Amino acid sequence: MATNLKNLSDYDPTLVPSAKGMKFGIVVSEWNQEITEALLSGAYNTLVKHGAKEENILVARVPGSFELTHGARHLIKNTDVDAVICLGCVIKGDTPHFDYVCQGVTQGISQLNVKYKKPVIFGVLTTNDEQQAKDRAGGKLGNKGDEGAITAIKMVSLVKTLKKHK
Ligand SMILES: Nc1c(NC[C@H](O)[C@H](O)[C@H](O)CO)[nH]c(=O)[nH]c1=O
Ligand SMILES: CC(=O)[C@@H](O)COP(=O)(O)O
Repeated sequence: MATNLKNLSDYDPTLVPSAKGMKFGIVVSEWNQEITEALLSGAYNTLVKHGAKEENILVARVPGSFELTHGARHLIKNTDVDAVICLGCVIKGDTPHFDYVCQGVTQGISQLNVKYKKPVIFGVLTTNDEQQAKDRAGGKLGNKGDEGAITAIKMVSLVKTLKKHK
């Protein structure tokens, strides 16, 4: 369903497990910083709203969305986080560079989910223009950061549940 038909921040809170005791890494890109900081606020506040302690949320910043994969891998390998949320904003310019950045970060994050046991959440906006990004970073269509946080909580809960069945 297209985002303009479903607000990114709309969800049923009764279906979201408690994030108490969960540890999260958030890696956020500095490109389009006004947008990505809004995504970070959304994700951070949503994690806390659902029970995560602030000391259990580790934030790392990288230059651009293409570097999100590398930052997420370091959080996975070098910390005890249960999941990593990747936040970025790629806005189409005048050249095909947009396509390569989006392809690179998408494939990179997908590979991390295959290679490691910790969920890595794709919270990257890939938009045609700045307004589309603003609409999805706390604007009329909600906040992609909220969506990333809820997704991370649900995935950590799922992984913990499935581990009990080993
Ligand atoms: N144009 C955007 C970029 N470009 C930079 C790349 O992500 C990367 O940092 C560079 O190619 C060096 O490896 N990044 C974004 O996050 N958003 C953009 O709109
Ligand atoms: C996604 C990008 O790298 C893009 O914003 C860069 O702009 P341009 O394609 O005009 O160089």
